[in-house]
Amino acid sequence: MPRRDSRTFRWNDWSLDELLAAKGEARVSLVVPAKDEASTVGAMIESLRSVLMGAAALVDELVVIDSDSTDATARVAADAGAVVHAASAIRPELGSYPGKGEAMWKSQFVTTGDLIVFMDADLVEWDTHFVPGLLGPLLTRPGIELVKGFYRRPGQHGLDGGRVTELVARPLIALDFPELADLVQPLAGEWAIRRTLFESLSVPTGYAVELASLIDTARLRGIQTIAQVDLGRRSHRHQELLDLGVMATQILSAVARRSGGRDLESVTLQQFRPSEDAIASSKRTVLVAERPPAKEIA
Ligand SMILES: O=c1ccn([C@@H]2O[C@H](COP(=O)(O)OP(=O)(O)O)[C@@H](O)[C@H]2O)c(=O)[nH]1
Ligand SMILES: O=C(O)[C@@H](COP(=O)(O)O)O[C@H]1O[C@H](CO)[C@@H](O)[C@H](O)[C@H]1O
Repeated sequence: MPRRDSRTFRWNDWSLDELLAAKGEARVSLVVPAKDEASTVGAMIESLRSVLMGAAALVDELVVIDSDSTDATARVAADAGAVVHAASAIRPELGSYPGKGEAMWKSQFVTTGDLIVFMDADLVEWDTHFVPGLLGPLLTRPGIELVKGFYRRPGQHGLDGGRVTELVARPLIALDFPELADLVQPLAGEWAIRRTLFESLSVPTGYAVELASLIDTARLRGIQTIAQVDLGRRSHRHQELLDLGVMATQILSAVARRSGGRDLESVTLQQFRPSEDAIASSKRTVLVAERPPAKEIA
């Protein structure tokens, strides 16, 4: 467990009443980026709405950004009460990239919250307290600008979830960004940020959005503006290993860009799928483009 320093908290360090009192006039947007999550997004939206948007209106708007899902994600989310936008339909004049980061970057143009909370849409073990937990430091400590969730993550052999975290993100942090080393889950998809900060950040269009926002926030505002909250346990739908190769490529590209490397649009990733009698090779184009700070967009 990380030492209980001044920027590591637990979700129940605040009561809902304390947070509602601290919220005052501040507006909170809860943004859920989703691609092909029809099996989980409906239950999540229903729970979040009923607990956080009823009388105790900690959340002012609940928005799902759909990344051209091929399943019923958009309808299921809308039926559950979310406002749903197709990422590609937001500010179409700005073009459209696939990717989680693209959905999160575009969410800025269709939300109004002073505080933005992000949650993944594929959670199977989670709870609504994730949201007040993430908001706690932002509502009670003016010096905090970004809050990361952390949790125990059931994986294939116990609490060993987070393959890209352990094999890519943590080694990169150790090598180039030791100031981030105390963050237990640097890639957590549950996090919250002040809009005035997020709109100042360049946003990778793919899966590098989480690590890039930490690196850039530490540089722009100082490590002391980043906090983390123990949210308990969280498990999600796991991608296949080769698909995490795409995620790792995007994360490595974003870090290279921040370490003086090339600003690439895409990288060709060659992978192999062995079978008994052959080893099939496949090349996939991995997009590593980034979006400029939203505040620079007219
Ligand atoms: O192009 C994409 C890819 C992913 N996601 C969402 O981003 C979150 C995290 O993605 P994923 O579950 O694929 O990553 P993992 O949790 O396996 O790291 C999920 O809510 C996805 O539906 C998205 O909105 N657009
Ligand atoms: O932490 C990780 O290594 C990856 C993959 O997790 P698993 O190996 O499937 O448990 O999951 C995280 O990383 C993504 C990229 O930042 C985030 O989008 C996900 O929300 C987060 O679950």
